[in-house]
Amino acid sequence: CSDDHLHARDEHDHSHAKREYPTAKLTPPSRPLTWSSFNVIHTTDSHGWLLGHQKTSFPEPNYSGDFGDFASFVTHMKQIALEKDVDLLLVDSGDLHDGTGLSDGYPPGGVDAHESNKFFMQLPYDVLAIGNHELYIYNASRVARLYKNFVPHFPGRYLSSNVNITIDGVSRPVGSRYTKFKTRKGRQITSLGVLFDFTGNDVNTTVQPVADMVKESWFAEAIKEEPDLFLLVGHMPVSEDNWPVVFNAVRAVHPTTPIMIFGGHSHIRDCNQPDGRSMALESGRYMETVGWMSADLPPPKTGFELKSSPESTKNITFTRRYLDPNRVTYEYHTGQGNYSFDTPWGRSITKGLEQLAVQFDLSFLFGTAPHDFTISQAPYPSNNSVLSLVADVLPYSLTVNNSRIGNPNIMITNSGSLRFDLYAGPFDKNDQLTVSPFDDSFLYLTVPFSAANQVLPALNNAGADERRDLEATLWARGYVESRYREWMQEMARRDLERNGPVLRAAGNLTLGYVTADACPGVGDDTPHAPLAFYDIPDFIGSAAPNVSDDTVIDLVFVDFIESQLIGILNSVQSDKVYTMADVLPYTDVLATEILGIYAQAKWN
Ligand SMILES: Nc1ccn([C@@H]2O[C@H](COP(=O)(O)O)[C@@H](O)[C@H]2O)c(=O)n1
Repeated sequence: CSDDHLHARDEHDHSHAKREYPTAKLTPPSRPLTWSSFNVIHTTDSHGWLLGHQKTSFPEPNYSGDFGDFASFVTHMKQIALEKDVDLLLVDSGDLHDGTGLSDGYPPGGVDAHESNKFFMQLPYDVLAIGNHELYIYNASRVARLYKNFVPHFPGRYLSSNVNITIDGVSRPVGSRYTKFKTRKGRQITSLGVLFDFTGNDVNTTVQPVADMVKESWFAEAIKEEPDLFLLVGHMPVSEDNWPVVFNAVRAVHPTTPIMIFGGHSHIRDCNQPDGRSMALESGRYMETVGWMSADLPPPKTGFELKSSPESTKNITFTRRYLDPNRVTYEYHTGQGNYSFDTPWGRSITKGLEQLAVQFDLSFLFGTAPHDFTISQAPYPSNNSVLSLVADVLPYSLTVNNSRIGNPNIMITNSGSLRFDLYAGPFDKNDQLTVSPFDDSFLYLTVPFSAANQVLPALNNAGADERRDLEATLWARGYVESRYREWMQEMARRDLERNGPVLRAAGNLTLGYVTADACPGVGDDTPHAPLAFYDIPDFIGSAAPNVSDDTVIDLVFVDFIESQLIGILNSVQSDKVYTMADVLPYTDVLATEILGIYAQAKWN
């Protein structure tokens, strides 16, 4: 991209009002996309990251494109598809909530992601699937709002094959169970929208296990007629989950019909090919990845084809690519320059997002972070670990104006509640919500120190069987961080094996994702060197007080882990069987507020 030098903006400009240009010189993509007769752009797990990643430390600038830039990209790509006379679809695999100030920074009385979803509604999505974050318990009205406002905007195309909502006492699909439609080129598509076996959903919603869903009569009816393509979209990882159940159910009826799967949830870049006429793609998280899949599909069926012509059984050529969403990527693949790239529509989306940031006061400054605190790029415990920071933050922020301040305590939270790194420099309301977006509350039990002190190690080191049970429970509630961490760990390990640091210096590569998946060729659109990786525990806690074993202390914990914690507490001692009835609220301060309270006191 010859005008890279244009892609610099004032790094000291802190407001959320100006972010048209990436913050640093970005590496352009390595090669053009492969267009085929059928092409799809895929987003997933966007979690409110619609203003792009705005920090200057790499890899953040790789993901600096905002949703307005993405809208302009989609417009240009649609035009290219027209010129090439091929199909191009846009699909999303869910999780629009929980992640940034745009989704979670709403004023009192608001509903999570209600405003940010309006920008999503402006994109021409062909199919969208529901995610687990659309269904969490703690904000019951969010799914009802989605049902009322968001779903009708995509008539028939918002899919929730196995997810129902109860409205006026009647249980019905949140969106549609499936959809059938024709593409511009006349291809007949049958599409499903599947959620993994999630159990952490609101009482007024139901999630049917995937294995039961494929036995439903509506499912048999939906897949009976052979389309040109089964487009299976869903919030479910493409590896190690239940896609094979859906795939096999379709294959049992249609042994050779092309199938595309677009998954999500584990936040990784991943791809596999279940057979020679299918491909499954997962496109990362937080608008750090835009996925691309193309397939050399035959022309639409006319009805006069021979049942088993060579054309209908031979392997299909698929390609996939993981794009870094930034303007350099977008301009490269659309053949646009920095001055021709923006469309009026894209600009208006960017402007609307900036106005929302102002309306939500997302630049409200709590303090200045002295250095970067990361989730897994620094060892835990260490000065640069955001987990260590939170272990210090909890006893400060939860005891401000709290009459229990005098009681000794241990405070525990799940590391998965920390969703993003905390970067050096201005720490504002948006940063607070990117790091800790869940409005979880804190509870406590009074417990003898000898027992309370065993809970954190027991949560982290439960024996193999207990651990398996715990992980199964956590997975069903949406816990997926271990999958992402394993992926990052593997990336760093491969890099070390290949003498990465030396190669990195020689190749002048910027930091970013380096994907190895099970599909042919290289998936990453832009080459990078991987980030350093250190493993972290699933649970973290504040320093134990210096008291005798029989001192009764406050065992404080985040409500999201209530049942696991009580189970573990009952396993480490036998003097008392603790139940939820023993649990009391500890403070009004929510998990979304702890970092701001600390920063205002310590980083000003
Ligand atoms: N109230 C909540 C809800 C979720 N979490 C954490 O998020 C994880 C699930 O998020 P995905 O994007 O991976 O679906 C879950 O495992 C928890 O770690 C939370 O802390 N509080």
